[in-house]
Amino acid sequence: MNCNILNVYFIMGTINCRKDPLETLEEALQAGITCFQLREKGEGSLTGKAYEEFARACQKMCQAYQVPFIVNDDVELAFKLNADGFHIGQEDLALPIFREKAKGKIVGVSVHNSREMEQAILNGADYVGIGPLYKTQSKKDAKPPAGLYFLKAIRKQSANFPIVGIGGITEENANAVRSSGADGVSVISVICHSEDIGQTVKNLLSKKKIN
Ligand SMILES: C=C1C=NC(C(F)(F)F)=NC1=N
Ligand SMILES: [Mg+2]
Repeated sequence: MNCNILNVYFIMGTINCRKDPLETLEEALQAGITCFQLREKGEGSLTGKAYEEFARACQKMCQAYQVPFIVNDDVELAFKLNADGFHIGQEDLALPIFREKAKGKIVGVSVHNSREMEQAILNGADYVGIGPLYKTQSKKDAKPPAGLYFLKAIRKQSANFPIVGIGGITEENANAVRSSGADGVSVISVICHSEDIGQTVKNLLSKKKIN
């Protein structure tokens, strides 16, 4: 997996959006997000057929922009839609079962400590999400902010493994996240609540020329 896809990794569910979610996604794709994760979770989220239809609509849009379409938690749906990949947390189904079946899919895992990091790499994850780095408004059961310390420690432990930071990341702190060792930043609110999504994504994209 090319770690450049982690540069600006937009994560969204219908409840995160203030306007039409597909309009938000389209603007973000036009502005150049490098990866998208559908995270349909929390009070008032879509379920059943409506959820699947919405997922298909997001997937179609990502395909038009050749941006990877990742499904959070719902591995079954990821396979049903033949999504580009899925993202699971420690509490989700054990990855080893899927490693075989997940051939060719991008598999992401949330990690919060070095033991979970080692386990994720052993189980064959393609990237890990580290956070919450700062106070997040998007995840109700988030752990306390880990700050950049943990990100730096994990980067020391795994020099070249694809890592994306998550949790309260904004245009102001995105570069600090990168210089602490992340290959990219994943964001929900800063894009979903932006008055000018195009400008926000541009401000989030890595300034470094990607060689
Ligand atoms: C809880 C999460 C943690 N990290 C990530 C990602 F940024 F994709 F790695 N996604 C999640 N849904
Ligand atoms: Mg999860």
